[in-house]
Amino acid sequence: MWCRSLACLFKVPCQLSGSTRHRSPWLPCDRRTVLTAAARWHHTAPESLKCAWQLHGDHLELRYANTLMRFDFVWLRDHCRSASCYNAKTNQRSLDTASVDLGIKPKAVRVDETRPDGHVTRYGLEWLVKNSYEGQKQQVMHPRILWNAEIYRQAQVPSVDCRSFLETDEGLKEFLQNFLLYGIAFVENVTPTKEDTEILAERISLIRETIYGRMWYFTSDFSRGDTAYTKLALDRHTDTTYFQEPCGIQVFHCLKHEGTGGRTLLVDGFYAAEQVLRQAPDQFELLSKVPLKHEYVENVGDCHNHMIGVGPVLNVYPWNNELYLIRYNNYDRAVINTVPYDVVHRWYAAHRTLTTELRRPENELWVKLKPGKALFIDNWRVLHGREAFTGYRQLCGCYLTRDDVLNTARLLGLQA
Ligand SMILES: C[N+](C)(C)CCCC[C@H](N)C(=O)O
Ligand SMILES: O=C(O)CCC(=O)C(=O)O
Ligand SMILES: [Fe+2]
Repeated sequence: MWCRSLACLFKVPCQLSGSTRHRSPWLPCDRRTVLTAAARWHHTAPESLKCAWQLHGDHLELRYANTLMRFDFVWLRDHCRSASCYNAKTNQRSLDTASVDLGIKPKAVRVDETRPDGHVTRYGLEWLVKNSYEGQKQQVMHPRILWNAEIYRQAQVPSVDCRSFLETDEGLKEFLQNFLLYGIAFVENVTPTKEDTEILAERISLIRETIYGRMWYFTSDFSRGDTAYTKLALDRHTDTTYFQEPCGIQVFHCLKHEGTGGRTLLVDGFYAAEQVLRQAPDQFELLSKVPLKHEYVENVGDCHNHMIGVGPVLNVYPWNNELYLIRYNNYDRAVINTVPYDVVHRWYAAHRTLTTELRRPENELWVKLKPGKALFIDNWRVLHGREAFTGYRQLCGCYLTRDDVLNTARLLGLQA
């Protein structure tokens, strides 16, 4: 197999973080074309491999694998993967980027065809496509299946058995794959105790300790100054919107319920947001741009807390507009004082459009949590709510750090 790479020769010798100076070496190759800076397309032979490049005054244009990419010269220098610039053992940059002349230009550019021999290549063409802005724009960071109740039911996503989840990589991987795709996943046959729920949580992540404790356990005793600690219904929302970084995952395990009602409501926030994007892209944009505060003010018993988190309702990656976080909690939304009046009015209209989508009955998934069945919710995507209830109801759970859930998933080979 032939592996092609792009080599740039920079005039300026590269300055290492130490004091050694070196000139970027050319890669060994037999068929090569060295070109000095000229703004015309250069094609590699044979034509079928479809690689062409053009050196402009301030960037390099490269066409490869049906992608037209533009590279800044400092970027190219900064991403040099030679042994002196990049430590392949630690996957860390050794080059001191601040030592690169911002006016740097390659003296020459060429495409090499070399056999992969374990030698570090300069910029593999595949690497460039994957890591270029243009290449990233075409990809999603997090593959997902957006759902309404019908789509979710049709998919017949299985719950994973507790033993398989705890004791096998396959069980864990299946669970995480479901979780990443749908933003919710269930584990069944769990012993209904707080301790057993904790063991589940620790299998996939680190428990995120918050003002509610590490593992929490609650009934409708109003031991805390929040509606969650009552028997009242709770409309769909995400939790901890008043943290600068809302908790990534919420785990719920109902340990007991002697009474009626109390079903859990789940709504895919990204599905609803997607409908807003289709109907009214300007409203989607407003929801992703206008910063808002959410606030938690508590003064009940010995609990005194005042939390404030700032951020838009919809959070998207700017390069591909992909949603990664929805912050939606009308109970905890603070006074709006971050937006002028005319924008506020348009924001309310956009918020209404999103709320209408979130409230469509066909988007609502209702489940009754039972002892033994633990539910994991992606709190950055799926909203939860609860029906009012009667009787004694005990719910335990915790929050998890998102980075660590994704870490576990990636280590199992999943794209997360
Ligand atoms: C889950 N647990 C009962 C511990 C906390 C509930 C937090 C409630 C808060 N209004 C929020 O939505 O963030
Ligand atoms: O009681 C419930 O089912 C959930 C309440 C709630 O929204 C929460 O604890 O975050
Ligand atoms: Fe909640």
